[in-house]
Amino acid sequence: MIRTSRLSGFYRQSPERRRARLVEARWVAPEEVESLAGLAGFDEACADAMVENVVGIHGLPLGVALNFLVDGRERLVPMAVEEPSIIAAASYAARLCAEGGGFTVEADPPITTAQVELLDVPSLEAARAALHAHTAFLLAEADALIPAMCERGGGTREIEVRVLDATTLVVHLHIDTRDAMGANCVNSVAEGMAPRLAALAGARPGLRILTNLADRRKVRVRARVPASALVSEAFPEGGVVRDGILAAHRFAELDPYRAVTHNKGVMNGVDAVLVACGNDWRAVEAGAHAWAARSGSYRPLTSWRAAEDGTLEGELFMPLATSTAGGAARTHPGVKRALKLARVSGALDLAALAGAAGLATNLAALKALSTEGIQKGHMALHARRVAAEAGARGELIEVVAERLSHERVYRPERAREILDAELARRKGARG
Ligand SMILES: CC(C)(COP(=O)([O-])OP(=O)([O-])OC[C@H]1O[C@@H](n2cnc3c(N)ncnc32)[C@H](O)[C@@H]1OP(=O)([O-])[O-])[C@@H](O)C(=O)NCCC(=O)NCCSC(=O)C[C@@](C)(O)CC(=O)[O-]
Ligand SMILES: NC(=O)C1=CN([C@@H]2O[C@H](COP(=O)(O)OP(=O)(O)OC[C@H]3O[C@@H](n4cnc5c(N)ncnc54)[C@H](O)[C@@H]3O)[C@@H](O)[C@H]2O)C=CC1
Repeated sequence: MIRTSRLSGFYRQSPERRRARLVEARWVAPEEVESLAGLAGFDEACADAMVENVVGIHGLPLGVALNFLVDGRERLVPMAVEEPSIIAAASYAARLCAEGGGFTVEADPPITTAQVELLDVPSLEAARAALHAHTAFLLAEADALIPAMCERGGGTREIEVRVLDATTLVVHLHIDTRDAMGANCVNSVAEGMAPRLAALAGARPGLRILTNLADRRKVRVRARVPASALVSEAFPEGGVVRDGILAAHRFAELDPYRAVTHNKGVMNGVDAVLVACGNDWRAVEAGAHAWAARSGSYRPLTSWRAAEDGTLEGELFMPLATSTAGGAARTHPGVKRALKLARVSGALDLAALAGAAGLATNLAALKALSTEGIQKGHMALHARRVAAEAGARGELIEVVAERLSHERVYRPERAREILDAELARRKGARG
């Protein structure tokens, strides 16, 4: 039986029933279902070993985005995020993309780049020439510092020399770090190689650290949505909806103020996957925004166009340095659980999933913005949080949220009034 991520009515069920559905759909083995709930295995001792000054454990909801077809494979996409409507948006847009064949992904090899700064260089030309003449030797020296990485197929691939000013060079060591993000690994290489590089250049070593502008580690995710899939009752012409999405993309191309928000919509998906999978999302964020600004003005990370047959075509292209080995993947049981749930095979596969999620959340946001506006769908889901904040529990959350959405008022005071009235009504009905 082929596993499907198209689980109809999933979002209307309780978390317990959802877990049972994942077992029925063979995403989760029956014996694993317990560990999916709560903080199984993540105790204070585990937390205390991860970071400093631990005084407790901080939780986030873990959801799964549905309907993802990535390179022909059905996928569940784990997302940990505090903001309502992101997982719904990802699932919705993935459903639209599935109608066009799903997401296709190209990922660069997992190259992480270390920078070694060389200061007070007496002659830039002589230093460059000396470094170039010793390239083979330097590559071997760098590899000697990371034998385990070389054994698993990684290693130093290239050495690049860049001039920063009249007396400053920076040497880039491009290193394949396989399934690791590679920060610690390449930082060790940078520190180990700095004296040798400085000696060759007749310079003084400066900083030795990776760059988070991971432009040798990009993903390109593409998706197609037939215009007919964009039709709804309120918007019966798919071509009009498509053109609205194209106009929204054009706005982001023209205006950095809009491009930043556009990219926030991309990172809604990317970050939620990275957080669920215990990855360094600050590193990816920093790289993504630098990449977005590489032309000199800040631009969108995705692009949308209409194909000749009228199909909407989207593409996300950005650096995405991910990790499934080392870091939290080794220590945090929740991270291991998320990686297993998504059946992630390695770092490039995780980058593919995170990229697909980013393209999906961008599409959902653009579609909502260019049709009914963001508030309808987003605030309807936000209303559930407001209802809970006002004290509603269980099915009362839906009752209060529905009323708030109907009134289009999302204040906790109004939620409290609705809740009190509902409780009084129920008491009256019983008495
Ligand atoms: C929220 C929807 C999806 C509703 O959209 P809808 O058309 O009312 O949804 P629907 O009832 O027709 O359902 C369609 C599918 O959406 C999913 N879905 C639908 N409801 C749920 C739910 N409760 N829980 C989980 N999944 C849900 C689900 O997959 C469902 O398929 P089905 O399972 O029925 O076959 C839509 O309005 C939407 O995508 N809105 C965009 C929301 C969004 O982008 N939120 C992010 C916060 S705003 C922001 O941060 C970014 C922004 C906007 O500023 C970026 C930018 O400016 O570009
Ligand atoms: N500017 C930045 O982004 C910085 C980030 N960091 C942090 O560094 C950490 C990431 O560094 P890493 O070197 O990735 O982590 P790491 O130090 O945990 O190294 C990865 C480990 O995984 C092992 N491994 C097992 N299987 C592997 C496989 N298939 N492929 C690759 N390695 C495998 C390696 O031997 C290595 O011990 C993150 O916690 C990050 O937040 C640290 C300094 C700066």
